[in-house]
Amino acid sequence: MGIEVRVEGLTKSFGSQKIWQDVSLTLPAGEVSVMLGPSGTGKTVFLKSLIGLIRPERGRVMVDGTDMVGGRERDIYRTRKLFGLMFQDGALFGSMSLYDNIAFPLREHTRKSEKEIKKIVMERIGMVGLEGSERKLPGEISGGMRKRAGLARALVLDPQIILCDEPDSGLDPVRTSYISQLLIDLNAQIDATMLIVTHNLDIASTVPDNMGMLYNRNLVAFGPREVLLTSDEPVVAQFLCGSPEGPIGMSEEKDQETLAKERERAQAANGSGGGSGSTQRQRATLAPQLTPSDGLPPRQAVNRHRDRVRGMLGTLPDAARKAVLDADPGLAGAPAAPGGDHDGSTMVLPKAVTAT
Ligand SMILES: Nc1ncnc2c1ncn2[C@@H]1O[C@H](COP(=O)(O)OP(=O)(O)OP(=O)(O)O)[C@@H](O)[C@H]1O
Repeated sequence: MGIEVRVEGLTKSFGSQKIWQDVSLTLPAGEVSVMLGPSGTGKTVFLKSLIGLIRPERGRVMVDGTDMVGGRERDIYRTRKLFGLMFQDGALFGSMSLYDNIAFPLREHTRKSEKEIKKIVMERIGMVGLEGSERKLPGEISGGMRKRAGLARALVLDPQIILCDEPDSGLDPVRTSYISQLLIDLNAQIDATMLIVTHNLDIASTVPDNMGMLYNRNLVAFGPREVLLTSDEPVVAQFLCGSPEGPIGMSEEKDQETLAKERERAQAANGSGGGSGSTQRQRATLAPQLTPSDGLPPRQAVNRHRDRVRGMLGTLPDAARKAVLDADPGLAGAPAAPGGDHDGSTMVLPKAVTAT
């Protein structure tokens, strides 16, 4: 089973630029979580901080007893091997075949024979559906195939935590759906803890057990998917609509005057029978979560997630609780499972953030 990642009070700046502050959340073991957020809000910096590639100035990231921020170098190096990291562009070596790219971590970090390496590499190539392409160079295949090769490489050291940075970037909607299914299938096969950073609303509404959002230097929410997907908090609602109307501006938060004008326009449009941009746009909704492809085992995380959510039902906002119970009426009145309760670290309720 995957390992829990516990983030406590994390703050990161580059010089005078604060990226985010006081971020606390727990990625539950073996569950799939998504981190949303407008461009430039520090999602990639967050991923890199979890694995110790970037050092925040305050806070802790606890993984398997090691603090990836302030721990000893050798402990961080050892713990980093529990992670598989899939970069936005696949980050493949252009002069190496896909096979050699995927074998690279095994040759670097283990003493396995070439025969053992071949077995693992071919297995992972099969998992991501790249059979027959192993001798090709990264420049000879499509962007989607490069992403899948990057994912295969992230998997060869049997990671217990998988971090995916924008697995959909540059992909068409069909390929994005394949990647979504692949991520769920992987979770069913290896039960790893997964965090996916994305802007893609389709992935956000169909893949994760949990969702969070970074905005304006803060974690504005983190919790079971229903919490964000039903939230009326303006920042969350705007992002999930993909609407230009709301607090999120092109490069920064909009000022109060602009927001007031938008509200007036929306009210006028509603009064004349029209709708505001936000209401006209399709919001990412509570679509059913993807299930593993035929022939694969069920996701073990589903029951653990269900137990956790049961333990926190009483603390969920009404709309989220209703959505949970509509999808799983069996949870109503069920006693909290032993160990299924939580100490609050797995949920940050949607909140407004003001400029800091
Ligand atoms: N090594 C670095 N040194 C200085 N600034 C950095 C460094 N890495 C990232 N930044 C800055 O941190 C901010 C957040 O960047 P990051 O790439 O994490 O955003 P993001 O949310 O992943 O954006 P996108 O969705 O567009 O990929 C940006 O302003 C970026 O310029």
